Amino acid sequence: MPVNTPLLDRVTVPSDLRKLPKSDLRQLCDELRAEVVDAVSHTGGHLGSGLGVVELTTAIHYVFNTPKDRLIFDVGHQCYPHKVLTGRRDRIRTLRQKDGLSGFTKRSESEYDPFGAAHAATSISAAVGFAAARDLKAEAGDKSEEDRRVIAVIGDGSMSAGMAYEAMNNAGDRASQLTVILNDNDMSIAPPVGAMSAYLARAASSGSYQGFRNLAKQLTKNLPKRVRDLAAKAEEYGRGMVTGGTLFEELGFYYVGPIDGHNLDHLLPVLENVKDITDGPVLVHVVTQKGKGYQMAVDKGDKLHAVSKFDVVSGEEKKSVSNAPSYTSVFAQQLIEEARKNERIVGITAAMPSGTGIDKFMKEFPDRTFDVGIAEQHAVTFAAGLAADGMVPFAAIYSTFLQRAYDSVAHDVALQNLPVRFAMDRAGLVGNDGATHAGAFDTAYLGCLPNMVLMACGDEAELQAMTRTAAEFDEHPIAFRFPRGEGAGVEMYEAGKVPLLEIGKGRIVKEGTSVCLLNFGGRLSEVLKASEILGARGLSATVADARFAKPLDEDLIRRLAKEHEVLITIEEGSIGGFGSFVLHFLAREGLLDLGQLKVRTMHLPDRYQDQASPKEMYEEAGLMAEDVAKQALMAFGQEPQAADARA
Ligand SMILES: Cc1ncc(C[n+]2csc(CCOP(=O)(O)OP(=O)(O)O)c2C)c(N)n1
Ligand SMILES: CC(=O)[C@@H](O)[C@H](O)COP(=O)(O)O
Ligand SMILES: [Mg+2]
Repeated sequence: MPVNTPLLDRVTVPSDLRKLPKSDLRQLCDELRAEVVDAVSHTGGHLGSGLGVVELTTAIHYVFNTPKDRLIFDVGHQCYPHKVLTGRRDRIRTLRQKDGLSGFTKRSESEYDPFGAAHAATSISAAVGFAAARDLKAEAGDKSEEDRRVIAVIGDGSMSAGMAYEAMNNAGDRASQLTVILNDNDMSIAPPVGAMSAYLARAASSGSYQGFRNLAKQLTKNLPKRVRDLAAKAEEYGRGMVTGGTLFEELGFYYVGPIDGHNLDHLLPVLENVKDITDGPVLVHVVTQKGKGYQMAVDKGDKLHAVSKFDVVSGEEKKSVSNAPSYTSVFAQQLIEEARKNERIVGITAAMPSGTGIDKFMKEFPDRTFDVGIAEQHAVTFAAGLAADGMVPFAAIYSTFLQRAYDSVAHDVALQNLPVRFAMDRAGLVGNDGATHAGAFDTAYLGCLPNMVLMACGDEAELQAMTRTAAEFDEHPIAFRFPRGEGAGVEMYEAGKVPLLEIGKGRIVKEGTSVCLLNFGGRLSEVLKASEILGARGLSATVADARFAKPLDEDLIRRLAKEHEVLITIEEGSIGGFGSFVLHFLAREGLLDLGQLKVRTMHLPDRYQDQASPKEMYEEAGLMAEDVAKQALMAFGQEPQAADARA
């Protein structure tokens, strides 16, 4: 049902917005909120966070001169209202779809997106960079930008990430304009955790927030005159502001807040006043409600952080149904089985309890579960400490987010050979979250580390076995990767009958003679289909599942190389991964010298792939059954035929 938005229809870009009288902005926000709900009901995506910043986004674009003023969102999942107001309303129903709008801010998409996002806690660092660029250019005589303002919008959950403090520590030391808006909705994906969350909750709920009297007194001593004048005016708003932000003030910020992030009568004067503070950074603490204005979101535990397409009236999501269990649920269940046998097993998540399945583990083992917030570096070195003292830590971190902790993995875990277990969900292409969330690089970035053991499961039964193997393996750090979404629909092992894998040993899934398809990870079902296509063309294909990228099963690969004319490696990972390791081995063994073996490596393309469905992305990557079959046929000098494409 089309949304009736007479005011919003008059706004294409923020300069249109700024022509409206302030008295129209309340209605504008109501229309904007309705548009976001309707759009996401068609596309799916991140709903709750965007609904929580409708007023804030509108006020920022109304007060600041975007795009000249640089507005940088943290994570960027809350940017849908921003995209509607910045010339992208006509495409908002292509959000997260193939060839559509990204679900996050993206430089190449709009001049109103000066910095891309998706991984948390980058906004303040980037904002400090923009502010320093402005200042340096002005000092060098280019005054054209010296009145440009820089604004970062960061959530309370993202404020649990260490990088935010690195940035504030630096910002607080600079006499330069920078406005950091802390969007405090008292939610991460799950309820927020940690001391920082408690601190913000105290500031937002302290008595003086409800009262008001002490604003003038509290602000007088801390803020420039301009904001003090605000204090005098704020009386009429009847809503408290308190300088509860001692932490931020100690870091060199002026602190204003907390203020009601849905009340334009508060937001507008505060932003109008702080925007001209140029002798140091300002942190404006706004309190909002995640999911605001859509009751189904407000009522839901996760505030509809991420939704599938849904019916606006009923709120019912239209989720695809699958008979196979999700890889996440298989991992979680097996970890629980292992933890029942071994009380030293602990589960660790970095603010992703539901996404990693650790929430299920937490239900049975609350005392052995740690949600450390959006703090992957800490999560990994924390796990290293646990392992160093005899515990069995499972750090369940998405492949893409583990990138944030790479030095912790290399320096604290691998170099010290500590038996941390890394359960890397979302390995490979993830679909609608696009390039920022692709779990493309972990095989490369882990496989190069001495001491590291690295596995990838070909199906959900293999994931059961890898989880058990990781639980019982203490000699080295061990990582196993598995795809986002449902398994291949294979038969699972019964509880208690899950096999232990022999470290460094792969398996033959299907015997053949001419060509060997050597799989590592989640492409196995496609590789098996490819072997059928080749069979129909008279080519007998062996399908081998490597299971381990490190250590490689050298005996198996040596045999495969000697018994086949063509060897093709297939992986859901970047260049520099499994295929590279196999090539290194073959070269070192002299198995390429004879000139009898043709080798092809199939991996993700060496570029970033924009969002689409997982299938569309793998088709674009050339990692479907037809692609594998084509590689084999061409290696034999045969041309693929239309008949080779599966129905
Ligand atoms: C480095 C990193 N780890 C984990 C995530 C997954 N993630 C996306 S949004 C989010 C919660 C963010 O909370 P907050 O900043 O408060 O934003 P809100 O959703 O409340 O608006 C998390 C953990 C991420 N994007 N980046
Ligand atoms: C915005 C963000 O980073 C997370 O919400 C992420 O999109 C979750 O990914 P999954 O949907 O794969 O759990
Ligand atoms: Mg939040």
